[in-house]
Amino acid sequence: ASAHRLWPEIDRVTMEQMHYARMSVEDSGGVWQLFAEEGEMKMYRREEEVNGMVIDPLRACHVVKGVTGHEVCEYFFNPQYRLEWEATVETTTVLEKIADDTLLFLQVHKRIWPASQRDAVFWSHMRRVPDDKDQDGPDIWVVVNNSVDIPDLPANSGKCVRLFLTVCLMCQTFIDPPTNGAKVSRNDLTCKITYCSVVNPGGWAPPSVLRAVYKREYPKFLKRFTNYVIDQCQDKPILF
Ligand SMILES: CCCc1ccc(-c2ccc(S(=O)(=O)CCO)cc2)cc1[C@H]1C[C@H]1c1ccccn1
Repeated sequence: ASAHRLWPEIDRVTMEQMHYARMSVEDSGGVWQLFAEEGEMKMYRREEEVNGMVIDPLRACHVVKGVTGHEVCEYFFNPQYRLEWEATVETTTVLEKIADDTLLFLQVHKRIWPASQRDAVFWSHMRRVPDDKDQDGPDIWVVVNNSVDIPDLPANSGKCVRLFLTVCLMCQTFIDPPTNGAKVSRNDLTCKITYCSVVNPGGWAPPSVLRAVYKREYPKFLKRFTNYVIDQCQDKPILF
């Protein structure tokens, strides 16, 4: 993979996004506006527009019992599960396998009225990162999705408006070992998830419309995804 033309960008953006996700976990104060809260899931956004287009950075923090960060990232990254948890995706295609842990996707989203239909072309990279702050602490798993321009698939050439996204799913696993020396079971696992996204919708849409779509869709999306992972993992051996 390291020989691939995109590798320098993939490596740089992945590390940048990981630090951004970790930093945003710490700055609980500041400019983030809590816009959705359901149980352990808290969703924040910053209202930002570029040329009148909404590109509100989003950050979600969630705590999920019974799964590891490796499992959460695997179900998020692996295309074979995508359509089972992504309710707003019409088709997802792997355009290129850059490496075992790095794929290039074309994704067509369902039209969300009244916005026009969108598609996205992005690389997706999954990586285990040792927690440099706490050597013997739990590992961190990340998946980063980042849009790329590819000449073969020019933006806005077909029916869809091309959206541009940078997404980071960062997971930290905490294991509470049973005191009686029994082996670790799923209820000893806690996974702390930080999901960050910045999406440029590509074509103009009324800010109020986009913000309403995000407000409705993002909480649904993260809840549906995490419930799917819990459901898929519960009777399977733990993937640490
Ligand atoms: C007008 C365009 C709005 C819009 C922008 C962005 C996205 C979107 C794309 C990718 C990812 S992901 O995390 O990389 C998972 C891989 O699929 C999440 C969100 C979806 C919509 C549309 C479909 C709506 C939506 C918004 C938020 C969450 C889920 N779906």
